[in-house]
Amino acid sequence: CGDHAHDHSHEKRAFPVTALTPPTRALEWGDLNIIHTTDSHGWLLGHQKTSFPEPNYSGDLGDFASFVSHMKQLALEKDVDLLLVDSGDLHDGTGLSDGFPPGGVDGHESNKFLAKLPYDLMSIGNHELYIYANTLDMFQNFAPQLKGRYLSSNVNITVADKHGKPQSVPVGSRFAKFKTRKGRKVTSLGVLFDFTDNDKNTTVQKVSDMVQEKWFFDAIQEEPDLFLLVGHMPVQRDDWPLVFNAVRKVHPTTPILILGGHSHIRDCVQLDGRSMSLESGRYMETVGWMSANLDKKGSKKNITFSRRYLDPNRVTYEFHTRTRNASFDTSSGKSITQGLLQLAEKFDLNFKFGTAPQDFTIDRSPFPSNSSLLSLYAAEAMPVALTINNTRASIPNIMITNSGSQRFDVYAGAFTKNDQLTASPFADSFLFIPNITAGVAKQVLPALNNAGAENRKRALEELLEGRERELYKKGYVDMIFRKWLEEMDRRDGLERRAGQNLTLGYVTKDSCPGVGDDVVHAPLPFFETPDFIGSNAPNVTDDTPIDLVFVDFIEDQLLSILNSLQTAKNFTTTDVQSYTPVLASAVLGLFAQKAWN
Ligand SMILES: O=c1ccn([C@@H]2O[C@H](COP(=O)(O)O)[C@@H](O)[C@H]2O)c(=O)[nH]1
Repeated sequence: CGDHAHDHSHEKRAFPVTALTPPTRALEWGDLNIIHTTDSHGWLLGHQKTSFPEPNYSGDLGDFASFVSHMKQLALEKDVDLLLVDSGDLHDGTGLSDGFPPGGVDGHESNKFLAKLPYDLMSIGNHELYIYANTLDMFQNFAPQLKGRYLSSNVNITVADKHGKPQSVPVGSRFAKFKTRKGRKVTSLGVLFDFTDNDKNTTVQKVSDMVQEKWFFDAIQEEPDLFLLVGHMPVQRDDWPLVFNAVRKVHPTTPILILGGHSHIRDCVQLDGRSMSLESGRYMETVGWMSANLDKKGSKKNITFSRRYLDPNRVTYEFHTRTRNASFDTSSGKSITQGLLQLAEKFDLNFKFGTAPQDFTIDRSPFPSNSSLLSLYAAEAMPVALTINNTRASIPNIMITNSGSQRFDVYAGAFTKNDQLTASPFADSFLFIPNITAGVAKQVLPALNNAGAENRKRALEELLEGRERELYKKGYVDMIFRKWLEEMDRRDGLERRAGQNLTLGYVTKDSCPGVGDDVVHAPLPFFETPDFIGSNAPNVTDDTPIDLVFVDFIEDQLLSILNSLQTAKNFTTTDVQSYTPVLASAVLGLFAQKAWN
């Protein structure tokens, strides 16, 4: 690496001293440019572990703010437009969003830092809707700070009106119309995919119904210079074409720029020659770049677009802003980093539960295996953590959860409150049904997985079919992310890892012309994992009554599988009881305290 790559330590916080590969190509600027984030899930202090690929993503939100500010200055010098856009899912993912003390609200504190950035548009994600209190916080406290630019075209919240009567209103704005610094007229929407697992008193309208609404029709009538469609919806194999076609019907040639999210991948597609759709990964592991050279109104020629997936770290940021370590930080950037570090301290995120003896990974280890986080969680951590101070501890059991409940790898070394919440952010409860005979209970996990596997075989082209379609609507996109990782490994993972002296990272092949990744990497090894994981079955006879324990997130599926496996009783939610007050997000910490000290 060049000199630049080594010049990235900063006194603001312990920073990985690993040498990072710098980009080699300048960004292609157009007359309209966009910096895009999505699915940040609370990763505002960046990725702090030293094993690759983590250092690629070590820039924190303060660094990002400095980057944006320098890029705005470059845009002024070039006399072009630069917009900052986010596609949602600000909650659930790290201690900064989820490590709040009792009585707090998820994301309330961390979102204050996002609001300090000059976002031109943000749209709502499904993780803003699992818990009503979070949606209410977005409605009351976050959206107003965006001054009409927090978009929720098809998402409402029910709140009391001034007479105390319930009324359903958009969480943010249905659409936004504004002019850029260069005077370009923009019409924007903020669309959420057809999500169905939202909490009571929040509403998600189907995209197909939204495009029939009068407000939608009215909003798109006037021709702007461009449509900027933001939304928490993957850019391929979802409903963007419904929105795109509805706009195209009225405006056959107006540029349409789409910024999507949700499936956590880097992706790009062009629905026609005057449009580009970009999706920019997850967890602040990617900052997306899109540029367009917009021509005259009425032109039918293809527009020249570019797109790039940046690794968010100071080496990348300094390369593209032509700054050095000494000139990079802005005062606002530094104060954002300081504020986040103070929040981490306030939430006690460095509290150490124990020392992880090795790395435990989700997709990089075979399942089951000693280095699989899924094996660790299901076979070791749940049985320990869920039976602490539990009167049912002596009754044999099988414990089941969804593998998607584990969201991030655990690395060797100190295992802190923040590590616990990054690995397992969901505050889901554990339920149980007593007196299920062991012979039946043992069949539940394989049956759940077979159902998943059968559908997986039908492949992604048929993703929106049948049972998989139902799961997708509840927010399950793990299979798309895993398929993406699998493909990059299968393509040339072995060769790239063996030969070319490349650091590990994402290797993207999308449907847009040219190379998208800003830095060339070797992909991570990938192993298949099941959709559902469970503890080892107890060593009892098949007629022994045992406790069937499961996480509440999978209750519907578990009940329907259980009812398909036996005919003695039709189990419903009334047969289900609370197993323990221990939440899914606390399991690894409790286990670490016992096993890793
Ligand atoms: O309570 C919950 C909520 C979600 N999950 C998992 O999250 C994904 C959906 O999250 P995206 O970030 O939108 O992909 C879903 O597939 C579940 O795996 C959960 O386990 N518990």
